[in-house]
Amino acid sequence: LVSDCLYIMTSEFTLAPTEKFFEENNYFGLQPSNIVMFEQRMIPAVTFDGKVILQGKGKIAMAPDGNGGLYQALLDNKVLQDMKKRGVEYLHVYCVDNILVKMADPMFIGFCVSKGADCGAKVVEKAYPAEPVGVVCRVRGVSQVVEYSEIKPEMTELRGPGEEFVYSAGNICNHFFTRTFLQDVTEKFMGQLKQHVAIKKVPFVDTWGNQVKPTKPNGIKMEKFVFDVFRFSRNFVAFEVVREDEFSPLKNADGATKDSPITARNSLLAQHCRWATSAGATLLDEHDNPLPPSARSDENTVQPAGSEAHVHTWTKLLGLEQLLKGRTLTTPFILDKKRAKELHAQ
Ligand SMILES: CC(=O)N[C@H]1[C@@H](OP(=O)(O)O)O[C@H](CO)[C@@H](O)[C@@H]1O
Repeated sequence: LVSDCLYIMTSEFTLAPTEKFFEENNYFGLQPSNIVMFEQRMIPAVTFDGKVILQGKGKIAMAPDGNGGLYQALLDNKVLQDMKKRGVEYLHVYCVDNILVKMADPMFIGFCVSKGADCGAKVVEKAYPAEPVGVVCRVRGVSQVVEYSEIKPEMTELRGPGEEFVYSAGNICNHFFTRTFLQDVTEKFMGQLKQHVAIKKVPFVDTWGNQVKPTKPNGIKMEKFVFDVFRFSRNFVAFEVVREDEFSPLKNADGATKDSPITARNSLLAQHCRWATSAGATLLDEHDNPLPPSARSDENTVQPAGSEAHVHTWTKLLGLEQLLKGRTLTTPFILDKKRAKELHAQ
């Protein structure tokens, strides 16, 4: 049973803008009553010697408690009760900064359910040793993620007999949980979730009351990590996916060479071109010339094994073949509901 229920955890800063964005976009076609937004907690930021930081006169600098604040927020907002009432048993939890995320991906959920897992993670092969992704691995037999900020650099460099990375399973912050596992976490394991240290620049007021924007890190934000519950799982599974189809993170502003709004848009566009081509369409540029292969693929990437089959499966799932097979389309081509109706009628 697939439910189109969307639970969105925001911070104090992002709740109102997120609500507004959904309202303005007509809830993207979902029932507003099926979208539940709730806030995570905020905790004080502290100096390196543990003192609270004043952000303004009489105002303590606060920061969200990390994506692992999810579990406390589920409790605070009675979200698990809501899920139970709606009959939601399986969850796909993901971080919002990956444009290629496949929400409630039936293949991932199906894989986890068929393995009887209570907890799972999608991974991609790490691209280079210092890539800022956590690695899914076992530490003394226990499945977990070791975060990029906490792994020793020499461990990231380790290679196996075929020159492959030993710690190669990059976490893309796409997790599967059963509702009962989350129930267990909130009832039994919350107290065991570690605090991690993030060293950050925290704006403050100095002793003379001047507002200071530090240029180098001056404080510590304590964060919990969403994947820290993996170690409580009784049956954890990892599901490797093709990076090009599933992971294009947005971490930097435009102008950066990677993981920016531009690279995210290009990744999505390239994916849609691959889907259309696989559905049997011929794509033309604005001068009616065939679209060059580079437009259909992220720069410098070799098509990894399994990619074609994956693209084909999604093309089928989305019903693109019926709409696009044998058609010649001039790009940019926007396939919305109205266009789909027209194509169906032709
Ligand atoms: C605590 C947490 O979830 N960290 C995640 C998360 O990192 P951030 O740099 O915090 O966005 O997203 C990465 C993938 O984009 C993943 O590799 C990493 O493990």
